[in-house]
Amino acid sequence: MTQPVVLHTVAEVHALREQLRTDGKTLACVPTMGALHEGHVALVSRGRELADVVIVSIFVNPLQFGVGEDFDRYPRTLDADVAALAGKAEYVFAPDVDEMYPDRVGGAPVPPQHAGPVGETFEGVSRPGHFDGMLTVVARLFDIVQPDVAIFGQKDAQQVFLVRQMVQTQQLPLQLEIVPTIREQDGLALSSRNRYLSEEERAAAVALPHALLAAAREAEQGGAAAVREAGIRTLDHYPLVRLEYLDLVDPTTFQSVSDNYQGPVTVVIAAKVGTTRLLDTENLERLHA
Ligand SMILES: Nc1ncnc2c1ncn2[C@@H]1O[C@H](COP(=O)(O)OP(=O)(O)OP(=O)(O)O)[C@@H](O)[C@H]1O
Ligand SMILES: CC(C)(CO)[C@@H](O)C(=O)[O-]
Ligand code: BAL
Repeated sequence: MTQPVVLHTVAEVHALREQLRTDGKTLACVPTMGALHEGHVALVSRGRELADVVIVSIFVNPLQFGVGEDFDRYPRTLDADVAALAGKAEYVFAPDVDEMYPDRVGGAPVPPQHAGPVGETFEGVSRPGHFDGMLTVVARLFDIVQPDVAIFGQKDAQQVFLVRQMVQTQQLPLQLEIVPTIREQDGLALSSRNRYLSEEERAAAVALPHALLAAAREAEQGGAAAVREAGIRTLDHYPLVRLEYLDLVDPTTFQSVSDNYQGPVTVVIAAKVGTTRLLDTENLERLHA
């Protein structure tokens, strides 16, 4: 199977974009930080359905990591990633930091993006500035790649909300496509950070999908408070897992819902298993009052 062509510079991507326009071909972009797994592959496959050509970006974005986070140890496996995309994507864009942020080497500044109040909740509490950094790199990528469609995973629900908000408020000319979470057999969401887990921690990490399942079961009859409580109580069975948050948000605002809320909710959970922070999420069709 043909391996994707790896582009390293903005100029190479611009040349590709021009060529595709001339050829009348559409382009799907899948932004990633690499260390690819089947979750990423699902995004790429969706891109293949929606556009003529797929480009996967692989860039560990320093702006979205805080002090003391895992920027330095984040897995960088470019060769394996390119091999994994053989026959699935035509291009990989793997820039270095100076290419993405040329101001660091005397070039033009990249406009910073601001996530606003939602960026300071949930993930933003543990990771201040994370979403500003994430949006800044996503906007930069969109500007470079000019995709017709960009594909993201539902697992990072707050990221999806904020990217959608940015696309809408700035009227960016692209379609956003969100792909459901791909899971291991026992329910754990695939994540590049799962590889940090010891055997014992990996077994305990199933607490996250179990909590979401308990919340979903409770939602068949209970209201928001009971659903939240059912999810949180599940974690009592997993002493290795330290909950950061489990909450129910209104998908249209990403605000916590009140106890008498009725309607669709997104359940969001983040927990530390050992030193590894994991996220998960589930959409529930409606809550009862
Ligand atoms: N299990 C999954 N199913 C579907 N999409 C996923 C899954 N995991 C990640 N993605 C999506 O892949 C894209 C790139 O994510 P990223 O490279 O950060 O991978 P990750 O596995 O989420 O890594 P991390 O462990 O750092 O959170 C994001 O849009 C993310 O939501
Ligand atoms: C969208 C993204 C690639 C931006 O760095 C990252 O936040 C991720 O991998 O989800
Ligand atoms: N998958 C979200 C990117 C991050 O954790 O920085």
